[in-house]
Amino acid sequence: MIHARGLVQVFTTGKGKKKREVRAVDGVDLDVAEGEVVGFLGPNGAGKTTTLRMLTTLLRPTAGTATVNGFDVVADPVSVRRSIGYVSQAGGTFSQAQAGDEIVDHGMLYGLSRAEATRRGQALFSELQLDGLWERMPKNMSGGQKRRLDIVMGLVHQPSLVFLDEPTTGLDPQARANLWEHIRRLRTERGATIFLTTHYLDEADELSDRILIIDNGRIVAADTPDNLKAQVSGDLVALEVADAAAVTTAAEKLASVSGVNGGGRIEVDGRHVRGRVPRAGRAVPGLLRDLDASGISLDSIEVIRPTLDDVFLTLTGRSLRDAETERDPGGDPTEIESGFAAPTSDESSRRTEQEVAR
Ligand SMILES: Nc1ncnc2c1ncn2[C@@H]1O[C@H](COP(=O)(O)OP(=O)(O)OP(=O)(O)O)[C@@H](O)[C@H]1O
Repeated sequence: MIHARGLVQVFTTGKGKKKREVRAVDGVDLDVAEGEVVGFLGPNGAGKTTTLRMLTTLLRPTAGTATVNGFDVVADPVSVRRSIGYVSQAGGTFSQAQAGDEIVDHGMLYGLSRAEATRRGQALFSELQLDGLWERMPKNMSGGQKRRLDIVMGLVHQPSLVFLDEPTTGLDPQARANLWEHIRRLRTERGATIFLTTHYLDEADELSDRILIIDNGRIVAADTPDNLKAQVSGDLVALEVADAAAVTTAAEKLASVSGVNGGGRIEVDGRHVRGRVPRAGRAVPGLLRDLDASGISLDSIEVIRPTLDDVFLTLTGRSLRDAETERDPGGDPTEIESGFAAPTSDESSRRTEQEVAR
């Protein structure tokens, strides 16, 4: 479905002496198989959107190659665009028409009959809880409603491959849960392939069969959420020791089960003792017996499974949340784009898409 090798995107920012290059994407290889839901995860500015824009042909790669649905993104961008659905991060700019008419027009541009476009559009309105808004002008919708309208637009022509750029940003928890459900059904009921970017760890974890983690323009990990989490050295065991005098002994006992991978690194803070244990389910019963035999009582014990943030931390030495603030987007960016489709706004992306479809 998607195959990319050595994708690079270099932007220049600033002018004159302040001119500098940003390697937004720095040699990305990726493969997405038919029917997979792949989550593309990374901090702000990591290169997610830029990669997506190259794969959806809105940005010509500075170097590297990619095929999407078997079509080359540089040699055959028209076929790529006709074969995919794309919901951009910023969302679309709509005309003065009613929302339903926009959707029907969009479906017809992709070859649906008016009746079919209307039927599919109305079904999506209902699934994404836009009931009653078919005749409303998009400019009179709330931010969350507009976001969901963008998603209807990206899905109405039932593409077998859908690119979603941060689809749930700006949605309330209920709308987010509905969209997750919808994405799951796209895969299970229609066999659609979904490539979605997100910086929500729970979203990537919940939805994805496989996760690609990008940092500073490079893929630093690609695996199932479970395999990624298994790379983190163990579950976190947090003890609250009843008697402060027993903390040192409790820390030694936890260190003894934390194994080589855990490195025996135990943190002590007051009566709290924390350390990683390769398999808490196996280690904790023995640890509890040992503590009990030594007369050490606990006020509480907690076992915390690794999260994708721990994975990111293990791979890069930084927390995903800390990394969010690190990359300076740079002022007044100038795109270097050669040749084709160089939209600067999502209005022009949509226009380009529609022009192509015509
Ligand atoms: N048109 C542009 N001109 C110059 N620099 C750009 C341009 N677009 C993106 N960049 C820079 O490229 C890097 C990657 O940006 P990109 O938007 O791909 O990141 P992202 O992972 O999608 O981030 P976010 O989660 O914030 O959307 C950033 O440093 C960004 O400032």
